[in-house]
Amino acid sequence: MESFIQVRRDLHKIPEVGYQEFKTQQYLLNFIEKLPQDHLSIKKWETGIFVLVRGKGNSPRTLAYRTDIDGLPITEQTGLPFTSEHQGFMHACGHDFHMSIALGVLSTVANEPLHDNILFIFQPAEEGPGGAERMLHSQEMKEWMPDEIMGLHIAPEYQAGEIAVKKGLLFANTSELKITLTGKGGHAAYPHKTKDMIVAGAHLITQLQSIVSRSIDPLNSAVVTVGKLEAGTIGNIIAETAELNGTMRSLDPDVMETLKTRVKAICDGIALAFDCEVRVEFNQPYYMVYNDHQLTEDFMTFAENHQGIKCIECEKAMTGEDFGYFLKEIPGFMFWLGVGSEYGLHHSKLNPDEQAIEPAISFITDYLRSKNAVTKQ
Ligand SMILES: CC(=O)N[C@@H](CCC[C@H](N)C(=O)O)C(=O)O
Repeated sequence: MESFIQVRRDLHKIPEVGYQEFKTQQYLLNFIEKLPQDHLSIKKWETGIFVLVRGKGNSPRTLAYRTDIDGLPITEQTGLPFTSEHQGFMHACGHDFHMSIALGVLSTVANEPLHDNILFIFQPAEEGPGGAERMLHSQEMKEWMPDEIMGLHIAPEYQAGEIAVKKGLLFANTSELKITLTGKGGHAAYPHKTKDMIVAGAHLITQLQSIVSRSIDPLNSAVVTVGKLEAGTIGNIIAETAELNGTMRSLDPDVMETLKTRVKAICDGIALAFDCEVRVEFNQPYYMVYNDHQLTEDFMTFAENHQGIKCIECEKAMTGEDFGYFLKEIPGFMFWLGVGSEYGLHHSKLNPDEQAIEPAISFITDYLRSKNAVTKQ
């Protein structure tokens, strides 16, 4: 089992962003091809992979287990001996954990007599631009369409050995936000001959912060975050353009519409006030993660009775996950896996506890066994 910690460390060294996961895909394929192949079918999909472990039961069902495989554009600052070898990129959302756990479960079930089929989905581009919706509608998935699906996400706020889950809404609806401002550049000493997009951008960001506090019912929830701002080249040149990138979150699709309407209205106001062009784009919406009530309840009952696992009923979160697209069409659930880290998701010092890996592999394998996926002998 120690080896899956090594797998995690190997993958941790090679984080790649969405649809660039070439080394990751090759690593996964090398691992999967060493497993007993007699009941495995493997299909590459873009930089992802589908692996079907075929059951031998009469009219088998297909259960799916999904992991995401991409990293983030963050410079790692953990100082770990197996730190990222890809400068400027890091597995700062735990997808290295997700993959090693998926490989651990796959290697166990590939060696056991199965009743049902188990489809392993190694999905690219969860952090963006989104792989789940495209995979769901792929020819490969249509041929192996599962009856149920499950997935996990690491949770730094819970400890190794803990899982957290809830029925119904778990994660938010999301939409990426890109705003491009175009004015007129020039000499810093002649501002009256220019249209300064740094000043316009600064006003815009401040005004965007009023949307949640003043346009959304306090009894609802929403997020508007600008995570990236690019403008200017040097201190004595007035910036002709500015680009803002962000994300918006809501628990209710109607609230998302209000967010979009208000963003557009504020951008129109900025265009007028600063005599510039403002282009707004809402990209890559992710559908909310909504857990099937019955399957989640059964899973929680299973977890509560599983030695070594503490099951916590959690609150919903403003996290986004394109796993929501799978759940829109296939009954299933996502749960949090505790990995106790002082630093949270998307932080350059995230350091999840590797002691979570082994119990997670055993627990998920046992859950699949409990679903009669594995023939009792
Ligand atoms: C689990 C997690 O952190 N997911 C990401 C994925 C959202 C990507 C999306 N395209 C966006 O940024 O809006 C998250 O940020 O919640």
